[in-house]
Amino acid sequence: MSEATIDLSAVGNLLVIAPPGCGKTELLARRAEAIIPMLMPNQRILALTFSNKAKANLNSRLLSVLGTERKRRYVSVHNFHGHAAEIVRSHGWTAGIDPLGAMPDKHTQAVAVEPFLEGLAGDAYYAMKDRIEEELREAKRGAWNDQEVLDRLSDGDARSLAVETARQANGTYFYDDLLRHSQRLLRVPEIARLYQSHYAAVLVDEFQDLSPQQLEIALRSSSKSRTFVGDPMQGIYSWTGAKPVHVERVLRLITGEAHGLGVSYRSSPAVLQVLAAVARPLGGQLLDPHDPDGWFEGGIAAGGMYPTAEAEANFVLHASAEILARRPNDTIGVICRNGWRRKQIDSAFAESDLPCIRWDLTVDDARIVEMLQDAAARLGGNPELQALSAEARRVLDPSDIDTSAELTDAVAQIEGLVEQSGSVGAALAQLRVSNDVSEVISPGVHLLNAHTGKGQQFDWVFIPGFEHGNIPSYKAKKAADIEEEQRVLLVMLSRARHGVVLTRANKLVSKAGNSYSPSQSRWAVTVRDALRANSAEFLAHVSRIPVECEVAQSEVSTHARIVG
Ligand SMILES: Nc1ncnc2c1ncn2[C@@H]1O[C@H](COP(=O)(O)OP(=O)(O)OP(=O)(O)O)[C@@H](O)[C@H]1O
Repeated sequence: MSEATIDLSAVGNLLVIAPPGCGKTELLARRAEAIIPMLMPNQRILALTFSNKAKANLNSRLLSVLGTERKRRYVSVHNFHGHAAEIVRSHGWTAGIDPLGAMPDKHTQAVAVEPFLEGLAGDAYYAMKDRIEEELREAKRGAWNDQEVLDRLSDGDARSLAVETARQANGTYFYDDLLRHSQRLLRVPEIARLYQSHYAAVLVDEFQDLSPQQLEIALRSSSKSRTFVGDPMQGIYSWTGAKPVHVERVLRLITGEAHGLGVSYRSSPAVLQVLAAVARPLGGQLLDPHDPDGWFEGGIAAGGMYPTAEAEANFVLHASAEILARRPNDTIGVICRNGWRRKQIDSAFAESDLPCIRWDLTVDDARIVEMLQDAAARLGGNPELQALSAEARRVLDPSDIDTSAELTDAVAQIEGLVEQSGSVGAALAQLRVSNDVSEVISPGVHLLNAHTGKGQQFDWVFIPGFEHGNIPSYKAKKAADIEEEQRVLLVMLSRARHGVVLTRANKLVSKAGNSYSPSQSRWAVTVRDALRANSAEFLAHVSRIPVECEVAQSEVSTHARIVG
């Protein structure tokens, strides 16, 4: 089915379930366009996302469909944390919640737990840390007040209860507190009515990542028109409380029927063959490419094996350089399942002069760097770090707690750079970022981990470390965890447009410094037939790509792609 067969202007609820690259995010932008003429004066559309990267992705689709003015006037895009923070800040007193309590960042809970792990080391330390985090999450996954949270924790480990008791005494919030408090507040009919009359519609991408609590927050924030799109086969957030089966069941009850989309607008035939091999055992099937003849040699899917992780990293670096030499505007994602398996890749790219962005370094984020550079300029160019941080936050929406957390991270990273460069001004000047902050993914190489790549796309994708222990992660023990790892692999592969390369190393060195030989990933056999090329054939394919080639821009696509 294509988007054209779905009536986007129909009043009411809409559920769309479709595989990667079929245009679900794009459909949300078109749904917004169809709803705007039905808005009453002062009404807006609320779009909810899970991270700043996803927010930037949806924002750019909305901008390309609606244009700047209609987007600004009619659509608010918030992350769940930001939406929850806004509800707590605006209405907290109604339920005895301090709206001025300290808002969390991604380190707040970990820092609060740390003192309670004293005396533990090695595996015992990590096991207890995981247990406390899990017990806190469980105790807060409903609309419970502070006393009820303490009661729920009283059956668990004494350390979990102690962490929560200290948090309540200090008046700080963790992310999960914002969610449960906003859930509680939205259960107050008068508060829910305020949001429902302001937001005539709600749009949610990646519904499979919702916890029941987030689902309730989305449903209570807007009552007349709710649009949810997603793909249960890309559900990779069960460890944060996502419940795709439950959420889909509730959504089907609300929406009546689910629509599907069955054509890939993203990936080449070669990439789609690999996706089909991984998706089939999960219940998926081969997707047709929208324009099968529009890809140079049909795209490419390759596999390679290297003696060491260093040799593997050198191949990825060399291949990226070859691609960018011919196609400087292409985007390349090097996606690792786990951060630890990216070490050699990071070092290889750090020493090269290829344009390269590390997604876990906030000082590589053009938007954050621009905010800091603007703040520095307002303060005369070379401020103290604390003043810089305060000035950047001064112009930030106080509910945008994810950006606030990114600013905290960036300032900490700049502190390290100041030691080398001598001053804050000099450190800011040396930051390498793309020229265009509106680009969600700038040309060049992007180094990232599997979960952060959700919903994004690159012309080329490299997946290093296709070994047991990494893919699947050594932490996955139960059958359900292994199945989730298979979905993680599907998510990584499906970020690719033209080409995808899976590589592995024969020898790795453990944290303790011992050399070992990892076995291949359990899915190496699954994809073997679909990976038609080896590394040499991959490089030969790249070398045949015409340097001066026509660039086709599909009507709605913002990315150029290679045409034959
Ligand atoms: N109807 C369409 N015509 C042409 N191109 C489209 C259409 N719909 C989507 N695209 C393009 O296809 C690509 C993938 O679309 P999109 O990201 O919306 O897919 P998705 O289903 O949300 O993928 P994922 O599940 O991975 O998040 C984008 O480049 C988008 O611009």
